[in-house]
Amino acid sequence: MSERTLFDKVWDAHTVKILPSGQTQLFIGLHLVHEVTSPQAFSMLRERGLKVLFPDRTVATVDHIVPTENQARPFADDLAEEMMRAIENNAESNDIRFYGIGSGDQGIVHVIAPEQGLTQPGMTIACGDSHTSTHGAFGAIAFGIGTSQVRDVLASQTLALSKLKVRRIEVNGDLKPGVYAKDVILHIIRKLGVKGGVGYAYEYAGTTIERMSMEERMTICNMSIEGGARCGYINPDRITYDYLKGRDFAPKDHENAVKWWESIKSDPDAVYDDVVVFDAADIEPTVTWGITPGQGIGINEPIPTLESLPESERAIAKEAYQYMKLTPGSPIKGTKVDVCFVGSCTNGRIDDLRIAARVAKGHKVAPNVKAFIVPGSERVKKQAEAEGLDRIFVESGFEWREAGCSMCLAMNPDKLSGDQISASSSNRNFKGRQGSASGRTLLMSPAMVVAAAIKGEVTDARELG
Ligand SMILES: CC(C)[C@H](C(=O)O)[C@@H](O)C(=O)O
Ligand code: SF4
Repeated sequence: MSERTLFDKVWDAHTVKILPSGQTQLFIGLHLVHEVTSPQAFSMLRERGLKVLFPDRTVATVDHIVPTENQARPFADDLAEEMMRAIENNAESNDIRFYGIGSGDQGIVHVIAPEQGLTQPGMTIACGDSHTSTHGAFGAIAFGIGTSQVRDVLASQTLALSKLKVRRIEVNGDLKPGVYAKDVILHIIRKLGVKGGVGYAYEYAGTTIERMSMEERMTICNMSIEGGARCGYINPDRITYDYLKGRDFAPKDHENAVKWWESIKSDPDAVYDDVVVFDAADIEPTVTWGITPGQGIGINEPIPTLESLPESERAIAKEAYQYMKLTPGSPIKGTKVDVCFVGSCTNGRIDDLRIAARVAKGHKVAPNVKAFIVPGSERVKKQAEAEGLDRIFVESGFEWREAGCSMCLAMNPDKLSGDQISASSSNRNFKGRQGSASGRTLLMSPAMVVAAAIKGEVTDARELG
């Protein structure tokens, strides 16, 4: 067989058996665990007298509830403290490697696994978290799962899953200056819709993607789930292998590993269920105006009017106009912002912070804007400080915080209040997402978030000077 996709090859290599239901029992190479979706799963395991089957394939950290300012224990929030204790105890009693606060390796689960070389091509990865699709950037098949599936993986290292169709999404050509991976994925989701990927794995390809760094590829794959796809991946190549070489958990015999990694790439004549092609030149710095990640527009476009939208998008647009209190037909540029947040598993890596610092340098955050930068992991924080990025941020008036999910979903003290508007480098703009029932989120790239912080309003970062 020479016409298989990476998805087919990895799926077949991990198939234990076909279940009577028709689903596949799939072996999971790496199970990532965080504090929010694991406590109940561990309890269910205990109730049945079971232990974690493969502790060596299980790695735990804390990210969602971690305060990014005052990390003293016990946490001020009792529920957060309880979750923290639960994961500490569960990790210890099951011999699971656990990266706690101050370990030097703690951080957002989707940031730490790649940076330690745990995420590798050809793997199956699962985590009780929807943005597990991030790991597909390495040519892994990575699924977000629910708590009962977390239990299943802890107990059996397998999952019952239905096979997906594969859509190849090609992006070709040069991106315009000031257009980043975040803009590419916001553009793709805008065009294909937030449900367009249901039933699919997304394979991202084309010259634009091939030229991207691992960090940019992670930004793309991270948001596959926001486009409805169950997972997203990019075929591994020299950029992937170079990134992995020498990392803590990467194979010691690099050359041999590369041979295996090369063999799992999609065949040149692989057959896809669907193919979509985009031209990089059509992509603008993109900002969301609504309440789904698909409601994005180029920085110089007006907020769409109802009449300009296809029938199928009108109901959600009406809901968005009402919630966002923005005027259809008026420009998004110039929209006043209250809070600016750079961070999250989409855009909280070292490259993102380098870009943010480059834009911030020599400027000051506008009065009345609260702006803060949250590194995705303790390692990212350390690296940023070694490069002096923290000083650039602080001199410009940004707060420099500890690692965690922070205001991406505000299960910690970082929250919007009232109907504040945030410019955010995260991945979800759902109603109430950032901690206030009427808080409003505009998704954009880190460069655009920093530009918004400086001007106090949505700005084209390229015009900042
Ligand atoms: C808390 C967790 C289960 C959730 C997820 O699954 O994605 C969170 O990470 C999010 O981004 O909404
Ligand atoms: S950073 Fe945001 S999207 Fe990522 S895991 Fe944390 S809460 Fe979820």
